[in-house]
Amino acid sequence: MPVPNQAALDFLLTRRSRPAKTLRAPVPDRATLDMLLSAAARTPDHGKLEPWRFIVLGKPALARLAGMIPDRAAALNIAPDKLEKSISQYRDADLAIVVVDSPVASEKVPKVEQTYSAGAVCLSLLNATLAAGWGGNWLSGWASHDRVFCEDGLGLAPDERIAGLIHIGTETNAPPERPRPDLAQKVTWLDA
Ligand SMILES: Cc1cc2nc3c(=O)[nH]c(=O)nc-3n(C[C@H](O)[C@H](O)[C@H](O)COP(=O)(O)O)c2cc1C
Repeated sequence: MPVPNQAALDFLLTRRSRPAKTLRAPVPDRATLDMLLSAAARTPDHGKLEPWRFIVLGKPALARLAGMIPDRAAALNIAPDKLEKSISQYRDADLAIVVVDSPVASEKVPKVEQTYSAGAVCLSLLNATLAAGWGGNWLSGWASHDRVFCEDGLGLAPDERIAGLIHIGTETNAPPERPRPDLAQKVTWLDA
């Protein structure tokens, strides 16, 4: 019989993100971040292409990015009621890690599989963050899909995309449980 890792299972069965707007300083130190990033990089990746990379955003970088948002919102006709929320995602954050979907030329591994791997990295980083006792939240937002924001603000190459921003900090209050999927609606058991 297999020997369960009960602590790991308990974590996976109860894990819950902490909304970014409820996260505060202090944030993990560099050694802790190295550990969280090591856990995130230990992610399935067809062909060992490593088709992703990280950009760690500290407070000054977050402030600079927040400063780009009003002009980009005007250029993209973003509704005014969405503006403050998108600015505060950066302005009020103390730490966020960008997981970049960074495709590698391959005859064997389709780009979509590389993107799945980048998504898996996002969840691994989030889970490592939560398992280490920090609050974490996987966010996107319209700016994360804006090429100007990505390339001028973050230095992404034209073929790179943001898979996710993982906001990390100290949680101030645990959110209520979120309704979880009804497995009866999600699982097909094929016996033949
Ligand atoms: C790719 C991706 C982007 C997301 N972007 C946002 C976002 O911009 N704003 C938001 O409120 N939630 C966003 N979410 C949802 C939250 O990260 C998360 O799924 C939700 O808070 C529940 O998380 P939990 O299952 O860890 O508790 C996003 C999720 C994914 C997978």
